[in-house]
Amino acid sequence: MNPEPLISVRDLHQKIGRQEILRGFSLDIFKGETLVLLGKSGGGKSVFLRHLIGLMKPISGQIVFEGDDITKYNERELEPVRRKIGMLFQDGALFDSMTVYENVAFPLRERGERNEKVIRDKVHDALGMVNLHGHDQKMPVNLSGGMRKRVALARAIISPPHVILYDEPTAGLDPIVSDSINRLIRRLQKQLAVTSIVVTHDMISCDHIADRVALLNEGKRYFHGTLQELHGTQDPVIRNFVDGKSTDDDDFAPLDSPNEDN
Ligand SMILES: Nc1ncnc2c1ncn2[C@@H]1O[C@H](COP(=O)(O)OP(=O)(O)OP(=O)(O)O)[C@@H](O)[C@H]1O
Repeated sequence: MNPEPLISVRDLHQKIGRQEILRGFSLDIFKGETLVLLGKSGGGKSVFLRHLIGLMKPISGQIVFEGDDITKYNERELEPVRRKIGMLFQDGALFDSMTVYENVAFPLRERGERNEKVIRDKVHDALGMVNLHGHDQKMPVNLSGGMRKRVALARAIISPPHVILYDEPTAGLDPIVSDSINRLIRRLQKQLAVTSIVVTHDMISCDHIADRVALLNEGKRYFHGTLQELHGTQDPVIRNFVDGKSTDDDDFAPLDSPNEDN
């Protein structure tokens, strides 16, 4: 018998303007697993992540997190939920005017921690976990793309989260740096016993880190299974995605931001 899911997404619907982004998306995520979420560019994966931290409310549907439907929560009720979730944004979202140390310490100070020794020890531990000892006084502008991601990750785990959300953690990184980020995702899963949800287009990364994979297609869960099941299927939609093939529809898909004024 399956254990209770840590997060249960039930029949989520969302629209932006007239565009239906999620059309009854459902997904169970279990404690301690790394779930990789695949899907076409512009398909709604980042929008879905924003629902998980309460930055967007669905039109209908539920997100049950540790037994409670968080879609009904107000900002105050969401605060303790957000503390349990570390988010690695696509661009890292570091504060460029702050040192690495201050970036990583930021969530602690935000939550009212004033004891400098506690802050120093936690920042030290978090930077150690992402192999960034000795870089704490650098400014983000002086870091490589991979290092920026690792700083953002240190900030996301400064108070050990129950869940880490990764939005395209290897995008824009070379294969070697991507590999180090993949290893880090795996290592954190083990060290922190954390549940991870990773949005990516990177199939190498997916094969490296996934315990389970879901494919979001046309607003719905098209596939949910193990890597073995993903690679074993002959379903053409999944195969095109896994093998990186475009379809005629993709060639003629409307551009994201058509310049209608011209
Ligand atoms: N704030 C917003 N305002 C208007 N449209 C938005 C907004 N955020 C997302 N969208 C639209 O919602 C759709 C889904 O976007 P989303 O970023 O979730 O896709 P994605 O699957 O994460 O894509 P990618 O893999 O390219 O990052 C897109 O068509 C996007 O243009």
